[in-house]
Amino acid sequence: MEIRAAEDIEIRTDLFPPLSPLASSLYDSFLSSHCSSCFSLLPPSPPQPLYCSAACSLTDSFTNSPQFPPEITPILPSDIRTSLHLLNSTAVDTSSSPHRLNNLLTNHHLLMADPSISVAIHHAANYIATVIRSNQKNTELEEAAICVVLTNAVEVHDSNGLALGIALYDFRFSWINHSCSPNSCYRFVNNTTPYHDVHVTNTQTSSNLELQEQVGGTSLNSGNGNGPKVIVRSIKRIKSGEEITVSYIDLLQPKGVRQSDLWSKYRFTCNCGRCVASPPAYVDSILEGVLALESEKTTVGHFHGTTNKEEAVGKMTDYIQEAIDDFLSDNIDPKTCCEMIESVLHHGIQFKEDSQPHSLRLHAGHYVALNAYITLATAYRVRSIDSETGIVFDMSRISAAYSLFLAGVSHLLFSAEPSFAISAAKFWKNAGELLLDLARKLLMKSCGESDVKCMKCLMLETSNSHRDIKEKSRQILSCVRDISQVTWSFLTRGCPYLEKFRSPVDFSLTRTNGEREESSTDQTVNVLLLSSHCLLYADLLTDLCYGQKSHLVSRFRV
Ligand SMILES: C[S@@+](CC[C@H](N)C(=O)[O-])C[C@H]1O[C@@H](n2cnc3c(N)ncnc32)[C@H](O)[C@@H]1O
Repeated sequence: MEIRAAEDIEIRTDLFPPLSPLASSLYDSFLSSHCSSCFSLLPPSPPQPLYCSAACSLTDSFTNSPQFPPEITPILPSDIRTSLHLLNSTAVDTSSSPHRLNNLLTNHHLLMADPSISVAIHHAANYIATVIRSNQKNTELEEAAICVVLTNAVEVHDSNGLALGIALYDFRFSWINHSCSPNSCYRFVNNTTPYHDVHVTNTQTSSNLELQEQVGGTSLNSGNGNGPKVIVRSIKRIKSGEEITVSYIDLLQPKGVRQSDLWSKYRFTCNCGRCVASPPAYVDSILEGVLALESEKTTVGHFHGTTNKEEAVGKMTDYIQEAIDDFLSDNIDPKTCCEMIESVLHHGIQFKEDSQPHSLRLHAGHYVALNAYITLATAYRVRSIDSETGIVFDMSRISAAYSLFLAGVSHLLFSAEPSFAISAAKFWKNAGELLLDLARKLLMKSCGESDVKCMKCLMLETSNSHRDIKEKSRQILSCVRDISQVTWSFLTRGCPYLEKFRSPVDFSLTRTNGEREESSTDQTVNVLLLSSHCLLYADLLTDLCYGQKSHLVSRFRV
């Protein structure tokens, strides 16, 4: 099944009214901090049981369920709770097809053919049967419920991107297939806003979704009215008849990693335009890009001995990824993490081909380099908080520089693939906030106050909202490029890797290679201006994907 547009759909259009989930559950770690029904944050001393209101508490009848069996891994307790809610809250309908429950695909045959999960499904189904009824001989229905949750449930995030739990929606959302270059995205809301436009149709009928009888008679209002609602929004223009697609995974990954993610989570091989493109899509060539460094002749000692290019790239990415993982699991301190990652980003690796030594470095937009910038921005920020006063400022400065560089790379990718808007919005917001923090530190140094405005970009804020997003982003980027001409060398001083690049939005290498022109002027105003542009760009992208301005820009004046 799939969902197709019933009419031409403009960019930035919400396709459905907000949909309530059929069933949902928090992850275990949020059970005592968030309402188990609507996922809202509970007060510091939450009521018992853990619901924000009497209406929400009515939605759950399994508060005193027995302990979960230990053999359910990799199935999570939240998957089991969602399956229980599904079976409890809806009239079960298996009539449409043996592979469907309430019209939702089970993928039962595929999941049960995989020994790494079939045993867990079996145990989980037995558990559910003991909770909801006494007869445990035939657990087909319980298995189907678990499989429906594994195949269709989506992770629910709060407004800060924190993954709180999962929710399962009816076919209007669950029939939307995945694409690595999707034309839509989705978000979650708690409160209902009146929506009137319905632009989509399912492939079985030529009519719109009001014809609920034709899809198996399942009530469209059978969801848990209090749960997190989902809204689907177009991020590209969609033609009548075109399939609506969203992404099920992180799109900032090359084809091989996306394919293995999709296979392990959903058991299908994606054949979307981006996956089958030959030669590979431009963004994929960047996400896996490596550069030959014949002229620089710089190598890192511990990588000597690598004989072929693929092996060399594998070693380089493994080394960076291990440093990231070690930092995240507290095995290495932030300073060691920065040194390890930066030495590889900066120097690259040497390998031999036909007995000739060659040097390689990751492209600035390589997907492992992107993860490295996220980690470095965090690690330098942690160092700025933990450090003795003397280096607090420098650590903040380099943290902001990495964050701005990441935002710049995300712009390059977004320009070629509009569905990267979601990640780009996050990166530009982070960069704006870290630069704002840096500006505050600069102002404390000079004991001053500042209120800066960019007249060119202020016009963008007030101008006609239909103005082309590309045109607006071009304007903002042109300002960022101008300001960076005098600020980038200040931001990256003492960071040999970032110092190499001409600017955060121009990834060519500086000709001077280390000998840089330092501006002697006070950088406070420039850093504030950069921050405001980052937040303005984040607002533009947030509006595209989420239909709401975050009003970040109003916070930039110091
Ligand atoms: C949430 S459902 C989407 C709707 C589903 N096609 C249906 O018929 O109900 C997810 C499942 O749809 C299939 N699917 C989704 N996107 C796909 C894609 N791009 N290529 C192949 N199969 C896909 C996979 O079986 C996946 O596990």
